[in-house]
Amino acid sequence: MYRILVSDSMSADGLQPMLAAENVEVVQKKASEAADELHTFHALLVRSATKVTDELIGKMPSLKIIARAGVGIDNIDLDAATKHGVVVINAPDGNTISTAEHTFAMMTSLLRHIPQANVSVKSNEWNRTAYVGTELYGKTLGIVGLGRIGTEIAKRAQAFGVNVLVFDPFLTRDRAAKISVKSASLDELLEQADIITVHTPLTKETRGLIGAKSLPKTKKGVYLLNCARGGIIDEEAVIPFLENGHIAGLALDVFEIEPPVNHPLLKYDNVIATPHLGASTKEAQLNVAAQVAQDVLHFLDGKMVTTSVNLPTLTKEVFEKIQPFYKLAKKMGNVVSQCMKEPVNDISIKYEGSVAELETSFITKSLIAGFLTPRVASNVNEVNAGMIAKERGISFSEKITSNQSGYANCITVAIHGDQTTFEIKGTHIPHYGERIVGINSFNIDFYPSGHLIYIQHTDKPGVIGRVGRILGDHEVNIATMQVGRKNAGGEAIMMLSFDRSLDESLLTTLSEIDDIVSIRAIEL
Ligand SMILES: NC(=O)C1=CN([C@@H]2O[C@H](COP(=O)(O)OP(=O)(O)OC[C@H]3O[C@@H](n4cnc5c(N)ncnc54)[C@H](O)[C@@H]3O)[C@@H](O)[C@H]2O)C=CC1
Ligand SMILES: O=C(O)C(=O)COP(=O)(O)O
Repeated sequence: MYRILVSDSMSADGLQPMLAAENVEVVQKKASEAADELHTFHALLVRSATKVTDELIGKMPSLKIIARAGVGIDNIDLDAATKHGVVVINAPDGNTISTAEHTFAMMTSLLRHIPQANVSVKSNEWNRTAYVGTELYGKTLGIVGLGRIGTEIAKRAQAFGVNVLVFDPFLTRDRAAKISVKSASLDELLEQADIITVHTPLTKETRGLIGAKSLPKTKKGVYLLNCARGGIIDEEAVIPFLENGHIAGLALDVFEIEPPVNHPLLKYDNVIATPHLGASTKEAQLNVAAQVAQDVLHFLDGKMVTTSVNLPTLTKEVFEKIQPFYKLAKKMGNVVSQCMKEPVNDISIKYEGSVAELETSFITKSLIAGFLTPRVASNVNEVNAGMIAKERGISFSEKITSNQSGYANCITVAIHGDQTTFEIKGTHIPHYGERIVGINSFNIDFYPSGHLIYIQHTDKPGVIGRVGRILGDHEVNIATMQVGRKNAGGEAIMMLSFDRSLDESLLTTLSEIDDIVSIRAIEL
């Protein structure tokens, strides 16, 4: 008999298969109210309200699976779950339409002052002049993040006669063309959009993306919406722009801290808010509950789950053999993703030597997971990497070749983007570790770990010295430095590692050195 704790409110119809299943007992109550029986549960189902902390997981020694009936797993300590050997699954697309529709409802409400007018009429007022609105038709909507939800919003906006401009650094030209949207830089979007809506995950790149630096670039009278995650629009930075009338209206479904108690933004008439309702429809809740209920039952029955965010699907023995290579491959993917800031269409992987005899499909998925991790909202791992790459129009292939590299094992990856192709070569040397031994036909040899910078430059006297001097002047200690070149005086590269990450301003200073072509920070 398996015991399942459903800790947040979920659709009873969606949970029906689970409620009806034999060998399963479902308890519906808050985890905080089930203290004395936590140790008895094998599965935990949550939405965003229950905080699944290391401490909670620690109190649930029988737990095998945590299911998030929704997309964002910010409320689940994924590392803790993985550490405890607990599989985490989610329902990534069941609430897409609902969230897109809610965003649209917020957009029309914002432009037509519907929430304010509703309150006014209910207060026995009939003030038609105070609530003159703005049409959507003919306006430019800037969508930041064209994933599942962003795409659905673009489609709806087009039906309203709205021009759609998209900023998503990971959007390929093919995909943009398929959805008939215009791809733009962030600055172009800020300058041209009448309305800006954000649909990215909350990451270190997206936190405060719409904030003190970007707001002055927006049009006077801009409307802003955040139905993704609190913090993508900087809650403090918008205040002066609301005060001086630069922002005509702001709609928030999410907050940095939820619920937002006595939040300063709530006092503005032109700020409208909902209590994280994006996914709160009967349909979305049915979808997500049914999806996780089915998956949990499958999993408890010993079958594969389709949407795991942390589950490797190999036997322990096979997993141990491929472990060094999957770790290397994940880092290789991650290095390229950070070096190559452009949309990517295809990833081709070549295996040589001893690695070619292993389960390369898993290593390939690791590499793709490493590549996608800096670019997508959901957690990507070996289980879901292929599916997510496909969704994003990225094809991938692997090839086993005879040993041409001279290394006992070698993984070579060519990543084809809209503008360039990036090639990287890695090997694993027993008792020595993972090494990157080639980048774009340059021979190099470095350990892919920690805080790195990758510099492309011209092989001229003094370039390396100037880099060293600037770093020294800023009291930055170079831990390791590798250089590679093809011909004397030609193209060259440097890979430097540090004990801490470098700030943006220092990277800009370095990039201004003559003969430096490009510079990329890599965090592993
Ligand atoms: N309000 C609510 O109730 C709900 C909120 N959400 C949230 O909505 C957001 C979007 O969800 P999905 O569309 O399902 O995710 P998704 O993973 O399908 O799309 C995210 C998109 O953001 C893009 N992106 C990543 N970093 C970026 C950056 N620095 N700049 C611009 N674009 C970037 C990615 O390329 C991707 O296309 C997530 O934060 C999710 O948690 C999701 C469902 C309900
Ligand atoms: O799915 C998501 O990411 C959401 O934000 C929805 O959250 P909820 O399930 O409504 O608590």
